[in-house]
Amino acid sequence: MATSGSVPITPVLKDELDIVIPTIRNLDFLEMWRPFFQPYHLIIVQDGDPTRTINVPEGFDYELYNRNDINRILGPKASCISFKDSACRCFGYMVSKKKYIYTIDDDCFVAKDPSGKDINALEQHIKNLLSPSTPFFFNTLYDPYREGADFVRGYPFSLREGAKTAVSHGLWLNIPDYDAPTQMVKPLERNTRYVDAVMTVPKGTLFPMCGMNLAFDRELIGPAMYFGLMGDGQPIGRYDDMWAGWCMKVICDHLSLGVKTGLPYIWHSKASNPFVNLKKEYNGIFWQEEIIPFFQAATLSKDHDTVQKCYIELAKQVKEKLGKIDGYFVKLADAMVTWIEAWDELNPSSASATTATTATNGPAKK
Ligand SMILES: O=c1ccn([C@@H]2O[C@H](COP(=O)(O)OP(=O)(O)O[C@H]3O[C@@H](CO)[C@H](O)[C@H]3O)[C@@H](O)[C@H]2O)c(=O)[nH]1
Ligand SMILES: [Mn+2]
Repeated sequence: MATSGSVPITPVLKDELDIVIPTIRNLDFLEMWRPFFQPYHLIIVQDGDPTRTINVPEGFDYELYNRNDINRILGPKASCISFKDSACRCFGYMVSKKKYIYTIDDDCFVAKDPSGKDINALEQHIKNLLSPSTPFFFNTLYDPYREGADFVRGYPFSLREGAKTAVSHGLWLNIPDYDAPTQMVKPLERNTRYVDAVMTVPKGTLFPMCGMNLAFDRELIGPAMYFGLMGDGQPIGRYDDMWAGWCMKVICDHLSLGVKTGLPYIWHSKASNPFVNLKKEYNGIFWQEEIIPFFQAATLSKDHDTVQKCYIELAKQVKEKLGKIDGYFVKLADAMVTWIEAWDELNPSSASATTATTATNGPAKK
């Protein structure tokens, strides 16, 4: 435990944040994260064969769920949780009772910044989440709330309080999160570029959300963080985080919440097999050319002031508009509704919350 002089420093949000890890491998990577993660509670979602024993390194406080646990807890609603895809991680978001979530893959390690110092990714995500976002007007000096930065000349003072931050999207050194075709063309490419910046993704702009190094405010946006129907028995895989990111961003824009991307970096160590990945991603590569225009055009009713209401409305639109592409989207739309039902069953207080999760400030709604 870190101390300042003789007084131990309590890690920030120690009792308000869960770390969610999906795994089909092992948890040896936690040894490297121990200095940063040990004070926090872990929620481990074991994918694949539930009879396998996953060893959790000594000294970590955790709960572990395998497929049998998911089926036991959710009953028939377990059908909305993917099997044999990292999408299973969203079960961890649902069972958590904390305000914040950090999710990280089991092949992600502590990276070093240009000075050679170990990066405490969790600490940076917490800073990102606890400071406002600027979705309504772009600040060219990046994060204005960062030490040593500010709003630049011409930035409207009426917008300088910013919006609540719902999501903090971190990046990766070494193996970049490329799709299979890009991985196949550039098998040896490594990301060595450390960009020292955090930016808000502007309102009205979508982005490809990667689940590898991601944190969010579960109370602000948790019900929108459904990672979809992927993997076993599904015609698509490895679009789990992308789907969640597109749904989440449309809802954040509607509720005037902010999404940041940039720091922190982690060191991504394993390149998954591009040929296996191509099979999983194949439909997604074609479908996304129609999915993205759908999300770009999606509008939500003005009176929909909670994430659940927005998400159910989005599910209806997915069924109507994307169901024409492939029957999969009809199934996915139904699973989106099942997810919200399961979420509200496990989180009754959030279900009854009728107050809007709108920002405290930002431009008046049109
Ligand atoms: O069937 C599975 C496969 C994997 N996992 C766990 O999920 C994460 C990510 O797995 P992996 O590192 O093999 O995949 P990447 O290609 O590096 O990851 C990118 O694709 C996204 C997956 O959709 C992921 O978020 C991106 O970073 C690991 O923890 C595996 O153990 C699983 O649970 N089930
Ligand atoms: Mn990986």
